[in-house]
Amino acid sequence: KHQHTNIVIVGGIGDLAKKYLWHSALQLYAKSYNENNTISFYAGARVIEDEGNVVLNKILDRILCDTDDKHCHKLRPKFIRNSHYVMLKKGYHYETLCKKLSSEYENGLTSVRQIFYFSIPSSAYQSVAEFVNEHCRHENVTSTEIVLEKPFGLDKSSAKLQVDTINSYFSGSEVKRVDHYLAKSVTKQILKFRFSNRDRLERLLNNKFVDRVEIVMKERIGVKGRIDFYDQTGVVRDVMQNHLSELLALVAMEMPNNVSSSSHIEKNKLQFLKQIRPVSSNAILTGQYSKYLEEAGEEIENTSLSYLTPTFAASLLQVENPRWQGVPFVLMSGKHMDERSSYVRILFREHEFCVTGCEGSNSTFNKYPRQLVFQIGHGSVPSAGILVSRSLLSPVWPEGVRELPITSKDSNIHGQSPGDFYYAVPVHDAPAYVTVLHDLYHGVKETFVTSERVMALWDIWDNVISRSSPTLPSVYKEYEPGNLNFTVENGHLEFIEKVKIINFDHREIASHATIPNSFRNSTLHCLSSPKLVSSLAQNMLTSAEAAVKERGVFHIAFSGGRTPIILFKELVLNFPYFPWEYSHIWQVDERCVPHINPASNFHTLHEHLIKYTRIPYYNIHPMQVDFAGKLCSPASKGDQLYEESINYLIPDQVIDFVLLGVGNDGHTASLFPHSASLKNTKDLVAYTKSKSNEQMDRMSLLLSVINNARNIAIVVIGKDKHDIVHKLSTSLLNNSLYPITYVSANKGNTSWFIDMDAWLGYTL
Ligand SMILES: O=C1O[C@H](COP(=O)(O)O)[C@@H](O)[C@H](O)[C@H]1O
Repeated sequence: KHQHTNIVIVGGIGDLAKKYLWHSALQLYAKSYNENNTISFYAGARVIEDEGNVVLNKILDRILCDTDDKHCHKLRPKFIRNSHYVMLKKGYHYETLCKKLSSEYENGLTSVRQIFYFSIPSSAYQSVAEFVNEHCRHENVTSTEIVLEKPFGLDKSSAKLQVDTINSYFSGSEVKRVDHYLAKSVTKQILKFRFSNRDRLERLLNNKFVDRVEIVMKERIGVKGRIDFYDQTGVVRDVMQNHLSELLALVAMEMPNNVSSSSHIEKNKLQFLKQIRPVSSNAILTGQYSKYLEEAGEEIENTSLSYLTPTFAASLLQVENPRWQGVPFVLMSGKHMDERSSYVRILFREHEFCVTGCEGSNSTFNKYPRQLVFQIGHGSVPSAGILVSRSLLSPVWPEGVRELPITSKDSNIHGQSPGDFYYAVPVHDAPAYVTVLHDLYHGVKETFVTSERVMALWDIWDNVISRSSPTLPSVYKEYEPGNLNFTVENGHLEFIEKVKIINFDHREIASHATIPNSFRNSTLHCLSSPKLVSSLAQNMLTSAEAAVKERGVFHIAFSGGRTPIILFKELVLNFPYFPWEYSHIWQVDERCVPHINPASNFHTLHEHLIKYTRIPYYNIHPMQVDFAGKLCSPASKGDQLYEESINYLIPDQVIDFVLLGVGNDGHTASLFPHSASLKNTKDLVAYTKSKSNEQMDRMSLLLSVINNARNIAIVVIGKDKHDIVHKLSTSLLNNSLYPITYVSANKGNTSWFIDMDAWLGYTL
């Protein structure tokens, strides 16, 4: 039966696509296209067709076949004819494309498979997943898959949100998460090598014989040009939580019964990852190359996060199982290092004692270290491969590799002379992304990361990437980071040299100096919390006086929670002439509890503000959530009554001042992530729920009235809010993961009041 596959690269004219994906697409076409298996490619992006076509044609012009690959040369023109640009911005663009794709083949004669490769920022995953799910699941499409690139979240909680969001549209088998290190040709040989040598090697791979394992990725390049992205990740999130930890699992997990079965591999990997102890803060060292801050200053407006971004990290991982207990696994990665090299190096203990014949050149004694190295990329060997100390064992090479003599210019490879090693390289050394596309098309599952694995990997690292207790990176000199040498003792890592840490005072001054005036396209006030609260109170007074002067009345809606309490105190103590007698107090939201309950927002408002002010009681508008003990019962229509009061007293529905907060999960008012109320444009007030699948437990103003306000002030205070501030700094408008992204005054002013702790993630 004929199978046709449509591969849609969303973000198909962006960086990753330009650098790797189109080249890999051509290789895939050359290897896998035939009359019964046809493929078309689409580059989707937000620019109009004319512009997109020009860029795509330039990209396609530049991608070439290997000189001696005749078959590829022959198919290249056809590949280009089958690659198209398409504008993908709104839901209807997906609808049009997918209608066309599904109607091209007659039902029954051809099975139509579609793959959407998300080569876009992860903040856009949700909306694109929603469009694909809604518009692209046509009857005669036999399978729909989506492909995601990292970051798979920035920490455990954001990863969980990403996984849950994607799972709400696609099943596990429809989602492929790329870790290109799993597609490297030597990585692919790790389990095969262990299997071919299982009789001799497996009995050595344990705490009796292994001294330590080093998993290293050193790079010459820095991150100039992409500091904006790198400030959000740093080296731990960028490569250690994923690439290096995956390599660790491959070398140290229990051998699967069947090394070709992806389900066996996955089972053992997961089991192993769960046995790794979470990295503790004394088991990690971080560094930053000396030009980083200068580069950051040139590229981005707000460098307050840049001070904390590690471009180097070394960490100690410990495995809690009888096989590996006590063996140090040292993971290390850095930018602007002395060399480009990535490898897994297993060093064995000196456990043999020589009595006679120890000195001859053929003697295997005294040839230390004994080691097994999987050289994943570069380094001083001619090409990536497997190195085995001759004194360790004479290896049985698996089918996919061939033995070679080492012809290295270096006289020292991993501390030994080249002649001390057996050396073999993969027969097919395809670039990682060529393998990614190949494995995607041919359904090779183990190249991709399951959602369970994403979460298990975060369990190891979540602890040490928190910005709320940051470790200050040490400064190192580019290309000669000698001052980063460290010791590993009793579970601790320590630099040998006492290295210079970024100067704290300097940081304080610089971070003040670099705070921008705007946040999410609105005014930003960023000060220490007492000053911030005082400036917010002043801002409220100014708008109250203007309202009273112009209209004789001031309507203000307060949100609940703990944050407003310090504002209430400020108003009571330092603003005695606030025009309360002309003010109406409304609630932004309320919990479904009686007003006498301390959890009630009205209770807080009353106890900390109302009882100290001379406000006429008929100007106070508590949300009615309690009708004779029935809390938020839909029959009582408390939401509609509140809406009627607003309409009666504010006919144009324009509240003068709406004070909002932001929860750690991005909620605002009582509008929680993914709430259906975010899309309710017809009502002003509604019952809502704080947890999906549970009962209505809140009442809330809706966006229709919030965004209609004359002034909206969003207050964020405390270092525990730093993570959400950080996420919001890059999140797009109307991202239902973070309801606050829906807030923006239609005609009025929106201002953010963020205190320094929340901005920086630590207290100065
Ligand atoms: O995933 C990443 O990997 C690259 C290095 O990849 P390699 O295949 O050249 O070893 C790294 O530069 C980048 O920061 C990171 O996101």
